[in-house]
Amino acid sequence: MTSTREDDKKTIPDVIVDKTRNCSYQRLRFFGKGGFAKCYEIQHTATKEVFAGKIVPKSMMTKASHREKMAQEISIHRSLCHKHVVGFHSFFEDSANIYIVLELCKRRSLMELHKRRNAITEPETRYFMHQILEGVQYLHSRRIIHRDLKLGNLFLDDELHVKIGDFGLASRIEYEGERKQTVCGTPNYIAPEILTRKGHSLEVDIWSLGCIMYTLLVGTPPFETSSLKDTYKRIKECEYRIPSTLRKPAMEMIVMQLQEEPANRPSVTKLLQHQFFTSGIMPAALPPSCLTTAPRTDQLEKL
Ligand SMILES: CC[C@@H]1C(=O)N(C)c2cncnc2N1C1CCCC1
Repeated sequence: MTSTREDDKKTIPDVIVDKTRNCSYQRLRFFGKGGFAKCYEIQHTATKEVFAGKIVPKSMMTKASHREKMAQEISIHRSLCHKHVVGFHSFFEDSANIYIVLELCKRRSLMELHKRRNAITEPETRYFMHQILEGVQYLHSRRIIHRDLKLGNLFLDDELHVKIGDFGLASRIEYEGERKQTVCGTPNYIAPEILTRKGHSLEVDIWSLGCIMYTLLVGTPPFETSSLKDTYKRIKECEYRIPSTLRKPAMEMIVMQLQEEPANRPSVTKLLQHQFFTSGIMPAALPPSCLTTAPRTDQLEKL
């Protein structure tokens, strides 16, 4: 069902033309907004292949800082190629918009799964965390900090494979030992060293991974409060609680990732070797039913 959004009819055409590559796309389903962008399913006219189109009106790119951030996102994302990173197909512009053509993730993201399921099972968490860690291992091996790892940026394709996306806050480490001073934007699972401006690096992604693993297993984020100020206070004090219902390997792995001191957090490679992944069932695949209902215990054995 294509959107009947009148305002889009003016600025975003039904047929999007990429003049440089001499090809066009049919604008299909509206997916939603992502920052300045309006996101649509788009279909390549010649090959019929479908993609996710991120469309940013140039009228939104008024400040040089916005253009530079967009250029940085494109520069980093287009340099990546990994099974657990959202595929970057192409980007182009016309008089009205900038278009980014990305891999289509039909099952949306872990955010939608979390909203539907709340806490998921340990085997499901092993399945998702292992893929997320492999994707982050690839980013870190290329000296890239994602800086905004969160459920909404962990997309799912038709086979429920995880694809890390949205490099809007990502940054490259230019030299060995570099500590970044600022982030332009507000990461969701923000690490304490960013809040206290102590300088930060790859370890901020490990902190976010700890928040993601906690949220998947417990059903709520570790530092959530009713106000952002209080949440930031608890992050800076590293104040969180792990329910005793969690089994030991999962609890230990979360505690390792949520170390206040960045140097005390393990690398992604270390996390991939953690006993959590061998202390129970690691499903080779998950059925689409996992998006809506918990697998029954006896079914778990089969997972
Ligand atoms: C196109 C933006 C974003 C995205 O980055 N990908 C890869 C994606 C891929 N497939 C579906 N949706 C995607 N999204 C959604 C659209 C609305 C909010 C985030």
